[in-house]
Amino acid sequence: MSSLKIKNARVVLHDNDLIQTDVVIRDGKIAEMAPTLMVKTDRVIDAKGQLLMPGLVDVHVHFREPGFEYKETIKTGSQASARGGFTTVLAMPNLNSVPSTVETFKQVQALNQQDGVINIDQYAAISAGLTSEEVDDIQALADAGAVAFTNDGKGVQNAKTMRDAMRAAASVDRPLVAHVEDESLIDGGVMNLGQRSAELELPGMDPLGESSQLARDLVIAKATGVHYHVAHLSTKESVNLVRIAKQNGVNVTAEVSPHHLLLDETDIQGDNALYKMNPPLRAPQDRMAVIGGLLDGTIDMVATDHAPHAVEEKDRTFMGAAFGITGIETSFQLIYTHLVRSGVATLEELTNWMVKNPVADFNLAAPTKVTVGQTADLALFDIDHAHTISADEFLSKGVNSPFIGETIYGQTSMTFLNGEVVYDAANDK
Ligand SMILES: NC(=O)N[C@@H](CC(=O)O)C(=O)O
Ligand SMILES: [Zn+2]
Ligand SMILES: [Zn+2]
Repeated sequence: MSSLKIKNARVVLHDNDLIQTDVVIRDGKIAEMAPTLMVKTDRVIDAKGQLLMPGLVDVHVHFREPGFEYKETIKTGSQASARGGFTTVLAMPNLNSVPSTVETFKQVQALNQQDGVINIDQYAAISAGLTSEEVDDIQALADAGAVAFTNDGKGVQNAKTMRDAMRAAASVDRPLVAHVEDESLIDGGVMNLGQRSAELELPGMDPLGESSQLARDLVIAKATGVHYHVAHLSTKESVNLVRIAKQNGVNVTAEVSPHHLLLDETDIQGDNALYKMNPPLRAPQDRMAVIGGLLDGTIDMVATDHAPHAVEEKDRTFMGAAFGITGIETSFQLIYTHLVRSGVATLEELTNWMVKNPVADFNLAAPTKVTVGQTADLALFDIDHAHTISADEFLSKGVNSPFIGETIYGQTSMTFLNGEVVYDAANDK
């Protein structure tokens, strides 16, 4: 295997303290680190003081294959992830076919292996079609390699189904991930129910749809002992519930998306479906609560919920458009710019939210530090230069982002998987 030297990189020591270092990679692992390494390698990259991080980890992406290749493929989704600085992602099962059986699970797993330019771990569904009340063969799916179980895209409407799924997930020691949404409270809503939906005269989704089902799940999670993980948590009440549950010893973790941290319903200027996603952008007090929850550890990680759709599915009014926004190519940059550069949080905290906690909570093999001996899954970020996000720069097929036109810092310049370059901005012009 080849050797590589990354010169003049800066790595996070703690808080926002950085040290400058050279890094030598051999056989896919970090072999040496020191301020100046004179050793000869096959290739030398001058990082010019850019930030070198462990490759980012996202536990919530939609790659759409098999079934919806016109929205995204495993190839384009994983290339987009590499461009975002991600080297490990967990792919959602709202596919066609839904991976609910060992056979359908192994099909998508094989595609991930074959076409992914980064590590892709696959979720299996909780139940057939994401809607059946009958729980899948969780043991067999875990044996086949399912990292965790979820019906993301749909809430589990039936408490018995959730209880049985939690028992089964607990018995195989895998997380049960919940898209919490009580459909009886959604009422055809296309955005958050509140002042803005009234102003825009659009049907609203009651935020109680999220928190009430979450409250149910937390009670069942405690009884079953499962590791219960809340997907895209978005309301103030949900943050309060998770905070209390943690205090009460429930084995719960939670994620929040960049868009729920950085946008709220008042950002929806008009009937523009680039702001349409599920859960919807909530009220300003909800946004403040998820930021507070992330900072105090109630929320464990940032996950994009990268949900690409075709242009014709988003270039519509709220009523007719698909739910979901593309996110994997802007996640680090938005969090870095708005939470770290602005002084709200540190690079160490960002690393916890985007690498360390997802790896620990989902028991993943990915490296969490830039240190000797670790697998060289790495990303190099240009944190000193501003960049304006444009629709034509995405490697994802999904260009449906409300952040287009925003100026951010921290563009990825290179991403490495096992020491091999999987993204290079210099080739991406
Ligand atoms: N978040 C979304 O708005 N959409 C997701 C589904 C989901 O994450 O629930 C999708 O698959 O498009
Ligand atoms: Zn969801
Ligand atoms: Zn999702």
